[in-house]
Amino acid sequence: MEKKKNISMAVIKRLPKYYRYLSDLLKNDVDRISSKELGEKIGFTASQIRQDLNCFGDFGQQGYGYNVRELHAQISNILGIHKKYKSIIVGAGNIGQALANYSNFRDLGVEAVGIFDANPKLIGMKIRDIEIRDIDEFPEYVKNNCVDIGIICVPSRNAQTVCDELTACGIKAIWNFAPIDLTTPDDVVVENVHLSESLLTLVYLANQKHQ
Ligand SMILES: NC(=O)c1ccc[n+]([C@@H]2O[C@H](COP(=O)([O-])OP(=O)(O)OC[C@H]3O[C@@H](n4cnc5c(N)ncnc54)[C@H](O)[C@@H]3O)[C@@H](O)[C@H]2O)c1
Repeated sequence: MEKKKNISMAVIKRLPKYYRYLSDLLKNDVDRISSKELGEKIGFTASQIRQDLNCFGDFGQQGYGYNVRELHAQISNILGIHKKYKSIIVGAGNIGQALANYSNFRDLGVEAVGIFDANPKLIGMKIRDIEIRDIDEFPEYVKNNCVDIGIICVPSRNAQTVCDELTACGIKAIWNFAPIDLTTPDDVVVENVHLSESLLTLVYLANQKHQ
């Protein structure tokens, strides 16, 4: 597929949602769906859906709608789920262990292959089949194992240092759970999961609705 440039971040952020809904449709043996029906399920307008998908190619057919299997495959391709990615988790505390225990990321092509921590009490412990290793071992590990993604699950005060170490080893994608903004080289992408910001949004909305 031709690589599209200048796709807005808003469209890119909606793609995982399309992927999730289309996966559900596939599981339920739905063969085709119109943009109107898909919009009603997802909560977007039909024209929003057509506009979004048109950024990547001509998927729908007038009067037929979308072929669910084809669209699912195309969106998987656009997202890059057809490839496999190796990730390492740095910080084997609450979040790090929870992520390592969650097997479904593997279905998205992302496999946690290593977990690292600075606490000697944790080193050697196993989470699923992955042994927690000493943080000092990770540069060598990354070099030998072609790691694509670094997952940061350390306290905020150490997150930038860990990020610098990960990028120095050549890792170009960071999934950051620490509630700070990281500084990275231009060729590195960062996706933040700031749970407290999401919670504060909920608190705000709950207050708006019930005050
Ligand atoms: N647990 C949650 O629900 C939650 C929610 C929101 C955000 N977060 C954020 O996620 C991050 C991790 O949270 P947690 O609850 O898992 O913390 P935690 O204290 O349970 O675990 C952090 C782990 O990181 C390790 N660590 C610290 N510095 C390190 C370093 N330089 N190299 C390698 N390992 C190091 C510690 O030994 C510890 O095992 C924090 O930044 C936290 O603010 C956590």
